[in-house]
Amino acid sequence: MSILIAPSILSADFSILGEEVKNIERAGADWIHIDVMDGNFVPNLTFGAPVIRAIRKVTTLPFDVHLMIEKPELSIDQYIEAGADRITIHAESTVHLHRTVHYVKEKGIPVGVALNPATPVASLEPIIHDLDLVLIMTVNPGFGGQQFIPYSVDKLQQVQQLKKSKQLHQLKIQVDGGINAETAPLVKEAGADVLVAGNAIFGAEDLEYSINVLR
Ligand SMILES: O=C(CO)[C@H](O)[C@H](O)COP(=O)(O)O
Ligand SMILES: [Fe+2]
Repeated sequence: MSILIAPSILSADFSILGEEVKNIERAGADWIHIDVMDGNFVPNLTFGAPVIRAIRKVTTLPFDVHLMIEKPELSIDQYIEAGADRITIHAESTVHLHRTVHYVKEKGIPVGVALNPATPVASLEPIIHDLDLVLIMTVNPGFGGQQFIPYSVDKLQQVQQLKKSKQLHQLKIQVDGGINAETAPLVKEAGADVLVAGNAIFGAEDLEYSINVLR
């Protein structure tokens, strides 16, 4: 699998969000990573379905929607209707993870499960064969621009082993948080297929160069 780069628009300039999305598409992004935060599951509030619907008009790139919200099962439909092409939910955000994963699958789009830094990889075991993507959070979710947590590399290796032992060839392993020119080689070596990056891309002078450096 070749490495995919998913810029997180959390680090974009919200006052010109449509332009930022177009620029990132021109610069060679593979997916647009959209961080939906509810101020409850994480201590920050970002955007919801109306903003996703608005930027849906300016790009054809896949929308990779990372839900950091309590009880995602209550509002998944609105993100899909707004234009999400894939949805990732946090294992810690619902007591009905299996049901919610299958709900997204029945809607016909790829589904991912995200793990916070303190959630063990073993918790994925009963469900990993149902997933299209596993997201290993490499920072505590809630904010852009945080420092990469080194133990994440061990967790990535554990997911990679699980993927191999269960022969889940199509499963994508994604990382999110503190990914930059220094940490990208570490996570790629440990098995990451999809790199999310906010500050390292939107904070750079040359978007295309910053994407190529990560890739
Ligand atoms: O999910 C997220 C935070 O919860 C963001 O996707 C992540 O923080 C990206 O930002 P950066 O690359 O600057 O760390
Ligand atoms: Fe994210």
